Amino acid sequence: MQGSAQANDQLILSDDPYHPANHICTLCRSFYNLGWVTGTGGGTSIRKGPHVFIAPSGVQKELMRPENIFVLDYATTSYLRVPPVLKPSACTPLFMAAFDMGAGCCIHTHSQWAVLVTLLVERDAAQKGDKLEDTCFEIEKIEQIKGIPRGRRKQGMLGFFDKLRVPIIENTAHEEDLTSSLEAAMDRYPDTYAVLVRRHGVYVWGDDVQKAKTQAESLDYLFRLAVEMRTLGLPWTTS
Ligand SMILES: CSCCC(=O)C(=O)COP(=O)(O)O
Ligand SMILES: [Zn+2]
Repeated sequence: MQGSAQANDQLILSDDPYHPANHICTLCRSFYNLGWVTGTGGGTSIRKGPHVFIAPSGVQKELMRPENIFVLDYATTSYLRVPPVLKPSACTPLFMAAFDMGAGCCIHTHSQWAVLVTLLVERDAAQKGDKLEDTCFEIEKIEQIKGIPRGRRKQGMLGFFDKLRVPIIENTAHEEDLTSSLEAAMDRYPDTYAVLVRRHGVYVWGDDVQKAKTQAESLDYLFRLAVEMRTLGLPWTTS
């Protein structure tokens, strides 16, 4: 992908590898290698101070360059930098919902483990005759649960004996139409840092980039483990 000269380039040009415009590109390259953002799906957004940094829509996320990054003024939601030709990610309103919860970074993956977990929960609900609304992925007594914070309103991380719950919302034809159900899930589960999207993937956010990444990695580990536990006939919870 070629970069091009653009007004407000000072917002995205930096030698600092942790500048959000550089960091989004590095993260997306490593997420591509995890199978999280292949085929242009998924992405990452960072909020730093007054600015929100957003990737373009429909591009190969592992090939992005800092010049391709959009910059939004968080307070007014107006674009301060718009790379020519490109459109901002369709995930933008969902990332903004996470920033409204106080997040500093939001990661959206199309991980197959996340998708499979939503399918297993869907089948469990059908077998029990339960409605799909308000379904959650639940798991307990796995060490990696300690990689997830107790909640926005609470101190510290979940413990080994705590049950991790990740709400699941139904997919829509267009990514941006997920926003209201994502916000409703955030209201219903005020301590969650992630929402699964059935047959689609997961949104994970954190107070900063490092925390969002740790949480996304811990959750993906748990989703994969859960799928493999199911194939071995092992239960995710005991209660
Ligand atoms: C094959 S990807 C379909 C769109 C999607 O689910 C996604 O996460 C990517 O959206 P973007 O607009 O950032 O390309
Ligand atoms: Zn998506």
